[in-house]
Amino acid sequence: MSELTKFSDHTKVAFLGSGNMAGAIVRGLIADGHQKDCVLVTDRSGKSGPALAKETGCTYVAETKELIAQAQILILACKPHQVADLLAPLQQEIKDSAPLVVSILAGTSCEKLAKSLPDGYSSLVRVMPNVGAALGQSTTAVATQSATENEVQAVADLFSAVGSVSVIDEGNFATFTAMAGCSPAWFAASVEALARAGVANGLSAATAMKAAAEAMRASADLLLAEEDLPLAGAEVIRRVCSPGGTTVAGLQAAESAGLRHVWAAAVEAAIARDTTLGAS
Ligand SMILES: NC(=O)C1=CN([C@@H]2O[C@H](COP(=O)(O)OP(=O)(O)OC[C@H]3O[C@@H](n4cnc5c(N)ncnc54)[C@H](OP(=O)(O)O)[C@@H]3O)[C@@H](O)[C@H]2O)C=CC1
Ligand SMILES: O=C(O)[C@@H]1CCC=N1
Repeated sequence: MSELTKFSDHTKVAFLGSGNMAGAIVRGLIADGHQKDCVLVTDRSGKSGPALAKETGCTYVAETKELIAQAQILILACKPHQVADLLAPLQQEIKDSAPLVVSILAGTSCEKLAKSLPDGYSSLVRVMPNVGAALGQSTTAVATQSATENEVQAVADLFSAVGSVSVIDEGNFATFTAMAGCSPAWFAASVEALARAGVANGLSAATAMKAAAEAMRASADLLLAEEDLPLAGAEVIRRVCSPGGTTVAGLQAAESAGLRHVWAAAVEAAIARDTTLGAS
């Protein structure tokens, strides 16, 4: 078991990986006031880690074994297919340092991750954050099979520094991944498509993108301001759709063109891919 009982802005958080998602969490943590010298990163190429350290003031540690020796929380932030090879030569260091291990890997269950850790290693928590972490706006899910309540609380506190946190059943991770981990890219694609339609109808590309992205942000804020969240969508739609007006005409056209089907298909494909990643 790790010796960490409480998360603070002095907790040594070490990232195995300095890519897109590690970078987003590092930026968010440091913006939230985490001590820069307590945020450690490593990489494979010797490029992304130093670049992240230069940008944020976190510490780059070239030697993975040295990184683990310093870690109180060790965040696995490589690609799912890389983790077994990455951890295989590090078993003794993990036993000696006994960090609280946190995985952000898609599709990779606690049961599977445990096979890449020393026998009986229980301090393991699985999370699914999103790139909003860079702005303190991640929506993060947390699950464990073996960690203590204090360990789960420490991980929840860490990710609360970069957004909101829900503790969920691990069985729901694939669906949560689609909803919050993948969806920033899907929303970006949707805004891009909306803006392109604006350009097709005469707006400049910059005006169209600004209008579409700002409208998306306002819509999200309005949805989240509703007390009854399950009915929030219907309420915002009601307020915008003037009877016989332009919005309802557009909405009906979008629904006839498969709006609901598009989102259902995206979620189902992401869940199917999550299952494949977990099996490989
Ligand atoms: N991108 C996202 O929005 C989200 C991603 N995730 C999960 O986060 C994880 C990382 O994704 P993402 O950040 O996009 O991927 P990236 O490819 O951007 O980052 C992967 C990082 O792992 C590093 N790495 C790979 N092998 C090693 C090694 N042997 N030793 C040290 N570092 C290594 C890479 O180093 P180098 O830079 O040198 O190549 C790179 O920095 C994935 O498992 C993904 O499922 C979860 C939620 C959202
Ligand atoms: O695309 C992926 O697999 C990762 C997980 C969620 C977002 N990016």
